[in-house]
Amino acid sequence: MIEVKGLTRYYGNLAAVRDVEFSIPEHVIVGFLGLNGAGKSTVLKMLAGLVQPSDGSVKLSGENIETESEGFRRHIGYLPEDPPLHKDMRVDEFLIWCGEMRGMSKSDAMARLPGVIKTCQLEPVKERVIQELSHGFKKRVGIAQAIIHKPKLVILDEPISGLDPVQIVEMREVLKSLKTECTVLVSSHILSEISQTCDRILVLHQGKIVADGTEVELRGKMEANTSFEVILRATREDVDKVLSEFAELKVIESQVLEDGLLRMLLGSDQDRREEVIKALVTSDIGVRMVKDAASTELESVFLGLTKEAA
Ligand SMILES: Nc1ncnc2c1ncn2[C@@H]1O[C@H](COP(=O)(O)OP(=O)(O)OP(=O)(O)O)[C@@H](O)[C@H]1O
Repeated sequence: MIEVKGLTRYYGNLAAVRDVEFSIPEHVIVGFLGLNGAGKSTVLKMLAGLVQPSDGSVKLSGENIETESEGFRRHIGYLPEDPPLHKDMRVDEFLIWCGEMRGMSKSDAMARLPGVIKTCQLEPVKERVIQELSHGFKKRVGIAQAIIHKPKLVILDEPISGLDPVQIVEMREVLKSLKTECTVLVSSHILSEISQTCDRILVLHQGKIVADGTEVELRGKMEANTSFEVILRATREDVDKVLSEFAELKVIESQVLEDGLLRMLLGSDQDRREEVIKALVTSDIGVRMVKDAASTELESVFLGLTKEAA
């Protein structure tokens, strides 16, 4: 449905997005995950036709974004991080106006409105002036303006940011219901915000895709690497001497704790945990704790994936 190849964007000398490739079929909701500055907004703006790629192509149902720019945009709905709302308009008036701006007749936009109000759970505020609404409702009006013209692809940049826990639950329901009518791409820098909503997650780090899969597959990728955390009574230098015997072992994280102990997150393609611990103990290094990284939180999985790729 959407096919992205070799997508690259430079800002001066900075490669904000490098050689990004993915494709998404119809009626799937995909999460676009990355730390601040990873390049998410830049990719989303290129998909929305608002930023010109330095290289690469984007095709929607086989049509190229560059050659079919006008037609292409009619098939895209876009919510930027700050929703573009006319705050002095009523919700219903604003949405009909947005429909007309994207080429719908007023009567078509009016006919479409009740469905959009229902999908975005805006019934209680549909006749209210936008500036009087809570942050959560404003975000939902932002989604409603992105779908009023029945786009094939909806791109939502950080729709969950700044919402309170109740609004997050309501927003997840809104996002899930969107995929019945279109394909959805939603960005976030917090994995747990989108992991429950998305069918698939693309992890972006320093402008490149470093992982692509379901939440279970992303966890599996980490577990296959048998990452484990150790707390040691030793200096980093002493530990490095021991670890030099294990060429494939990567130090994912290393930190000296307040009490002088050394905490390390180690990863390897093969399971060498027992041999590593034995070698540490034999070298008189005190091993205070060994913990399987598989038991760590999902956020650590994400951090591990991005650190490994760094
Ligand atoms: N218009 C611009 N001019 C110059 N550099 C830019 C511009 N827009 C983005 N960048 C840089 O490109 C990189 C990627 O930015 P981008 O906004 O795409 O990341 P992001 O993942 O969306 O981050 P955030 O979640 O903080 O918005 C950053 O280093 C940013 O400073």
